[in-house]
Amino acid sequence: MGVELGCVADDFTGATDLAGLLARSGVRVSLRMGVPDTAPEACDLAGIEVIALKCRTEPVDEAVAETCAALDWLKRAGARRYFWKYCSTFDSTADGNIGPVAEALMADLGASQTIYCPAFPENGRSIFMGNLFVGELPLAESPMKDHPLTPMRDSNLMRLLTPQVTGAVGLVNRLTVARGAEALKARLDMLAAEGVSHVVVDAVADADLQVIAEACRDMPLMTGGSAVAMPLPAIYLREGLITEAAKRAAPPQVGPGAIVLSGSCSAMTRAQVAAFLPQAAAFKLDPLALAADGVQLAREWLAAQPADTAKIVFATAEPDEVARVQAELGGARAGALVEAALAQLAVDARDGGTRRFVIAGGETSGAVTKALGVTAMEVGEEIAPGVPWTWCMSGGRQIAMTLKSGNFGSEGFFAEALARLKAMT
Ligand SMILES: Nc1ncnc2c1ncn2[C@@H]1O[C@H](COP(=O)(O)OP(=O)(O)O)[C@@H](O)[C@H]1O
Ligand SMILES: O=C(O)[C@@H](O)C(=O)COP(=O)(O)O
Repeated sequence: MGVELGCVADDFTGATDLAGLLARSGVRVSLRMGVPDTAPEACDLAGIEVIALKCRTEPVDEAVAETCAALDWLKRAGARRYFWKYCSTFDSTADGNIGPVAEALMADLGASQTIYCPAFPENGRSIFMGNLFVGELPLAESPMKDHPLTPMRDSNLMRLLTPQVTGAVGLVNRLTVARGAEALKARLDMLAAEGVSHVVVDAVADADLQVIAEACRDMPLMTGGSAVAMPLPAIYLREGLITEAAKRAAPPQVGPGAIVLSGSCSAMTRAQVAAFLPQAAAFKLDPLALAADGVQLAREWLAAQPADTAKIVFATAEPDEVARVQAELGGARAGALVEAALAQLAVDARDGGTRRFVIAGGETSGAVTKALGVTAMEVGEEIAPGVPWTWCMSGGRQIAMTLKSGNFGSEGFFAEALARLKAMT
């Protein structure tokens, strides 16, 4: 029936989050890591295609080039409309890729207006009067203010977006959204007539996202977190645009060994690492030691662990520790050292027989998944909202992997993820 929705995600945890939420509808969702080498004509296409990129913290021109290449692939696949997925905490660097990428995609698609809606009520992200909240805290007062690569120091989405785009930025607030899809559409049309092409849309609950999806479903491009895309498949199903049901892939039979690799320093990941330490053999990576001596010590530690035990390697650290490291190495170098080390350890673990991987952190997940040479993932059961198990091939081996966004999951996530997988296989 063709590709109804083509999605591009700016990081890998974001892509599994989006694919997992879209797959809740029961339609077939295909998740590809990076722009595929294979032409779309030669691929088995699904009604919903998701391409994962690692471009959240790249320089703007590289992020734009990569997302446009992904768009080009999706256009050749015949996608009828598109979705640009970024973080529910609107993570962007000072230079900011969210707006420039949206503008480039709009130009390519001839779209005169798009919406921005990172709300994800199930995970506590809501938008009111254009301000993003994490739980009860404004974004800039939440732990996201201390993110190692994308510290968020403003909660107002219009103020964050305005310097990132050339077009005018506006808002449709919750009072309008609460009046339903027709009222929202009318307000978007009014803003379009005033020349406003970038519209932040408030949403505090799933019902708001339903209204937004109904009102904006015919836009050539929508942008946001995963949750605003979640109602779209049901709309397509209702209208007969997609009929193909997903054949949920059975979890692979994989060996018992498991590894958690954590490069996220979010408050939730810090709690999750602390909760898992008593249950696994553990190695803490120190970025300063990595800069001085490389990853060899960690590799030797890993090689000495029996393949069939649970282990964790983490660089996860408190904000003051991260700040100390960054003062010495710079944020980008510290991040790159940790990512490269965790990527190498993932490959070592796989080569040593480990087949179950739990990765914490978006950038971290991108680095690990790329190093493992994973090009596509089957989306399995969600462990927590936005965090599914996935099944994929790496170096000719079948592995199970879950990519956990820094902020997602509850404290017991790592043990819970492994227990769920064990119960499935
Ligand atoms: N101890 C540390 N010091 C400095 N940077 C770190 C440290 N530990 C991890 N990092 C880096 O912080 C970044 C965390 O980003 P990411 O993996 O996307 O996590 P999240 O999902 O929480 O955003 C990564 O680039 C990682 O390499
Ligand atoms: O929307 C979200 O919050 C996630 O899907 C996401 O993008 C995760 O990014 P990280 O927090 O960097 O893992």
